[in-house]
Amino acid sequence: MSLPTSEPVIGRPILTAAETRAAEEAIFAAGTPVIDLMEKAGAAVAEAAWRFAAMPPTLILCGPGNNGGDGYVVARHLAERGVHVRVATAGEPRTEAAKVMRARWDGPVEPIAGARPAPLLIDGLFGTGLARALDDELVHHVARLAVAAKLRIAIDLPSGVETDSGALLSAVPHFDLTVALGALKPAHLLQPAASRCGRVAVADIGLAAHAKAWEVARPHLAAPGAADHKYTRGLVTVIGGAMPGASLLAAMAAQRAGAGYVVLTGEGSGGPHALVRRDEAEALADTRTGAVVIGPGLGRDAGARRRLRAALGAGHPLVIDADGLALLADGGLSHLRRLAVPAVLTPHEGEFRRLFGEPAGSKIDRARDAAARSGAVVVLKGADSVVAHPDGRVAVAAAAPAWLASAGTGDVLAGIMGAMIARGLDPFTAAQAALWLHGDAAERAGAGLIADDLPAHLAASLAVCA
Ligand SMILES: NC(=O)C1=CN([C@@H]2O[C@H](COP(=O)(O)OP(=O)(O)OC[C@H]3O[C@@H](n4cnc5c(N)ncnc54)[C@H](O)[C@@H]3O)[C@@H](O)[C@H]2O)[C@@H](O)CC1
Ligand SMILES: Nc1ncnc2c1ncn2[C@@H]1O[C@H](COP(=O)(O)OP(=O)(O)O)[C@@H](O)[C@H]1O
Ligand SMILES: [K+]
Repeated sequence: MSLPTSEPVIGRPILTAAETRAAEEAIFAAGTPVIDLMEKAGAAVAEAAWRFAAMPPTLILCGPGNNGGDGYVVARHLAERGVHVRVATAGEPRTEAAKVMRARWDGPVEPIAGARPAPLLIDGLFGTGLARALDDELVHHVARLAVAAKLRIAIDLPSGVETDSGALLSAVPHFDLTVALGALKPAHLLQPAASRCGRVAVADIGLAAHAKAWEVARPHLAAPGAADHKYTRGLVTVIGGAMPGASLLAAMAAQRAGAGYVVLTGEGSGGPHALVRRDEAEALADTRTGAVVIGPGLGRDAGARRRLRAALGAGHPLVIDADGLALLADGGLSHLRRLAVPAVLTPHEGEFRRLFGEPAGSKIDRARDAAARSGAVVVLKGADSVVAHPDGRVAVAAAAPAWLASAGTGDVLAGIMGAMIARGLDPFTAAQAALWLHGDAAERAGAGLIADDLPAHLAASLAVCA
């Protein structure tokens, strides 16, 4: 029993540096010369800059590789449109394509050390080829020119960010716009790099993306129809425990996220009259249950352990959060692998480390590794949230408002996720839909939000998904 749902919405693809290179190589192998692709990239960046800024006098920083090559193309296109453009370099071009583009630029070129700032700064120093931190002197000049500019635009990536991890290899200023070439890269979504990118526009340069990661997109969630009744909309059971407020938050979020019937177990009281209070054993035995949410406010005592065991054995899809994760960390992972029903784990960084240690690699790599090891969908939360499926697929949510860094917002997320599973979405899609709704509700709740505010905003968030 579930709501009719359309196909999952797939967001924009995310390519690593190596995957981007492979996609470019495929274009070259099909007969397109490197300089043609670079012309396309530079033209796309110039167009994006033109639309974004009123095109005041512009300084373009050009590095030694193809990112710098793009910079020379942008310079030529903007100058042709009448913009006052100067180019400042950190070294002569080293790639063949960049040399060609340097030769095609007949405007002024100066060393970055002596360059005067301009109202618009365009960064074409390094992109996906960045191999190490920028030299201190270069960092100093980039910062000096960025501070003095009114607007800052990065070509492909802000120079200094590591493409695949989103780490800052050296200090990176805050940009207003980043024009991603061909596809998003992990650094456009992963922190701290994402916070340096500003708005991110993807320029289509004809790359065929064979992605294994995508951006979380607005889900399609059909509104209930005449044939629906409360159980087709989904029955969610939230298991209560030591801190009834947390499980109540999760339950109210599940209600407001569209579940037709929400059951809350445990000792607490209060909450909407529409919330059904039930004995735990009776609730877990209900075959109409579409999802069980366990962990928010569960506690970690013997009673909590017993409840987790009961939930794991009940045969319903699970969302395991908070204390539920803490209890799983004590040897529970192997049990999880034997489950016949799907499970979603929603750890923040601390809970993740207790469960999975510190796998190597980016946040995407770590979430992917954890999903493969646990056999569960893993939602590694934070200012950037990554959803990983055991089969290797990954989705990354665009930054949500940092006001979400507040107690109880994770409980709300778990409740929304329960509602998405109960309405019939597969857990990987459900987790993405929940992240999107949570972030959107937070946008609507605005500054100073508390977790209790979020459920009320879900109505408006759901309305734009119908
Ligand atoms: N490959 C292609 O055909 C295309 C590439 N494009 C652009 O090319 C970029 C990638 O180009 P590249 O692979 O040439 O790499 P980059 O231009 O990002 O930089 C690589 C160059 O900088 C050097 N380098 C790396 N880190 C450094 C550091 N910290 N300090 C000093 N030097 C450093 C490297 O040795 C190399 O010479 C993309 O981000 C994109 O902007 C676009 O033009 C589209 C076409
Ligand atoms: N700086 C931030 N920016 C955006 N979202 C954040 C930030 N910090 C935390 N969040 C989000 O807020 C929620 C916090 O969940 P969690 O850490 O489990 O808190 P709690 O257990 O108190 O509910 C998660 O969805 C997380 O992704
Ligand atoms: K750049």
